[in-house]
Amino acid sequence: MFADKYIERVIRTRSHLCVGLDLILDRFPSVILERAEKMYGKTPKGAGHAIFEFNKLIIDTIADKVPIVKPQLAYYEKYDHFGVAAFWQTVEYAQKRGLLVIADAKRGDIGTTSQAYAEAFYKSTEDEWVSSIAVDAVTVNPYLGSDGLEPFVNLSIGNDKGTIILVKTSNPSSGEFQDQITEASGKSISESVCDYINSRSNPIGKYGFSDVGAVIGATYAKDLARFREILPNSLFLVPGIGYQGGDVEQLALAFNEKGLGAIISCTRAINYAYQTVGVSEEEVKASILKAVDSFNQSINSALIEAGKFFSDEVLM
Ligand SMILES: O=c1ccn([C@@H]2O[C@H](COP(=O)(O)O)[C@@H](O)[C@H]2O)c(=O)[nH]1
Repeated sequence: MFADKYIERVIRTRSHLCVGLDLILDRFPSVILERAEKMYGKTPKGAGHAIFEFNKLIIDTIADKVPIVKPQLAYYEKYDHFGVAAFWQTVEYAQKRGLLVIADAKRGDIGTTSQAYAEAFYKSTEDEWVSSIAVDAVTVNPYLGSDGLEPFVNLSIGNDKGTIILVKTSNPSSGEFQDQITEASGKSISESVCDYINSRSNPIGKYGFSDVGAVIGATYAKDLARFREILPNSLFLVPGIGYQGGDVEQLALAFNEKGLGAIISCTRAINYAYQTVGVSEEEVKASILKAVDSFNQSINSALIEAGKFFSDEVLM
């Protein structure tokens, strides 16, 4: 199961941190950009090359320090097929280095199209024309309802894949729709999505989590606690620390009593933890490593403070 594989890597690395891979070329180390420009000019092909080079540098730096990475598709799709190729090269490279990969794609459509999306990411398909490179989990938008979600959930369950559904996102206006209470159910839209997640949270793995997870933003600390109660068997993907200002000290609320169950995502504060111009690749690596060590330490301290740091008993 995806959930078990994730927790096993958490136990091995002593880390709950997910490093996002959002590629903003303007903020790349100049040394990487200059090399790509020399080879291909300022073209989408050059961008694709620079993206994969930078991702390799990040992945090599953090591979033993965190369980999982999360490339966000938009930053790759921006550079045509060169960017998409860089995305899949990154997936393969990260997995070779022992990391799990979440595609932050926020997909979701009518059933037939969702089926194609799910096959594109999980590759669990009869179609002989597709490659075998697959991600470990995908983020999915529930706005179209259960027939848009089912293809993902059906293909993930039993295939070691995770489907991570948007419940309460980290952005400032997330409440405009997600917090609306509907008269028919007396529940918020987010809570209705939770009902769906609970209805599909089977089987449950050896650490108590299913392969259907939820996105809950770190910027809404009270909601972390509330949704942890509503969704006891779901892994939470928790974005919003770092640049979005989510409070690291409150993160323990996203975990269960054993100190497990949350994938704490941080992107720009790690990807761009250095001066862009005039630094060597070694200096870039050192800054990224320092940021990762610091986030790992503060997340673990928050868990220890809350009496939730997992003990080796969870291995049994
Ligand atoms: O609720 C959500 C869902 C997804 N995201 C994505 O996570 C990263 C956040 O980047 P930071 O630099 O750590 O702020 C980005 O890819 C978002 O698209 C989110 O922020 N909130």
